[in-house]
Amino acid sequence: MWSYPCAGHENSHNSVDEALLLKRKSEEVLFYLNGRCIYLVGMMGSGKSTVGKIMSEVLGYSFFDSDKLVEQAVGMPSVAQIFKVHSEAFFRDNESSVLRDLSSMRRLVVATGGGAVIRPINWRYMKRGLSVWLDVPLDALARRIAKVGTASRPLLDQPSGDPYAMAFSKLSMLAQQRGDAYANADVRVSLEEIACKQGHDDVSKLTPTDIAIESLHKIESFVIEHTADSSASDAQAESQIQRIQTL
Ligand SMILES: Nc1ncnc2c1ncn2[C@@H]1O[C@H](COP(=O)(O)OP(=O)(O)OP(=O)(O)O)[C@@H](O)[C@H]1O
Ligand SMILES: O=C(O)C1=C[C@@H](O)[C@@H](O)[C@H](O)C1
Ligand SMILES: [Mg+2]
Repeated sequence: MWSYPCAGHENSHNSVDEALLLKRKSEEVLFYLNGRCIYLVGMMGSGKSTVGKIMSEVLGYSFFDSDKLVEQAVGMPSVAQIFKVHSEAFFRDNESSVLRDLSSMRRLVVATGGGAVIRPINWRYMKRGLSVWLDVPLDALARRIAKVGTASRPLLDQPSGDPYAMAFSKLSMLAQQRGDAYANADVRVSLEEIACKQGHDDVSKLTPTDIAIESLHKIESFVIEHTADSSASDAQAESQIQRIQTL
């Protein structure tokens, strides 16, 4: 069982109605967001779709799942089929087109595909809004994925073997290949940190609402810090994009 050395025990949400806390936080964040889109990035199973839907509802934003938009654009029922009939490269090209189209819109929460972070051009699109990395320990990801199966996730799909062990080993390989790509996000939401703050020894105790609240909190801090001088923050974003493009 995963555990994290942790000193703080806030249990901050225990006595407060989570839904109320979420609502309050979203009202504060809306003021600072000014219609900017939110892009959730993270490994497969990190909760982008689950947490993204909660955030969009509470912010009054529209929710889009970029994998679903690629399926619609290509006219196929699943990402798995697109990989099989075409190729991963074909899927990635369509994923970039979808992100480009979304980037001209406002008031969206977008759950991106787990691999969207690997193409620098996608960061140019996502940097038009705010990006949030849901950083979830690999063993928790593998547990979640083993529970629902890997059929819909072609990079993890295995015909045989223990589902947890297979998912864990494939996710570890992908995480290694992707290196720091997720860390290009404006904000990192670490489940280990939230668990630690709440006095839990396991990230599986965290609800999607806990994670949505922390995401909004981190977005608010980021926006407050970066809107003090908006011309400086535009320049900062541009230099970050240039750096990503040279990697
Ligand atoms: N906080 C959580 N605790 C436990 N299970 C969760 C949590 N968040 C999401 N899940 C479950 O984990 C699985 C993956 O979540 P979700 O589909 O939201 O991830 P994702 O990041 O969108 O994955 P993908 O990149 O493959 O689309 C789902 O079965 C979901 O119900
Ligand atoms: O991590 C990845 O590379 C992927 C994640 C999924 O969301 C899909 O976009 C696809 O299965 C590839
Ligand atoms: Mg998803």
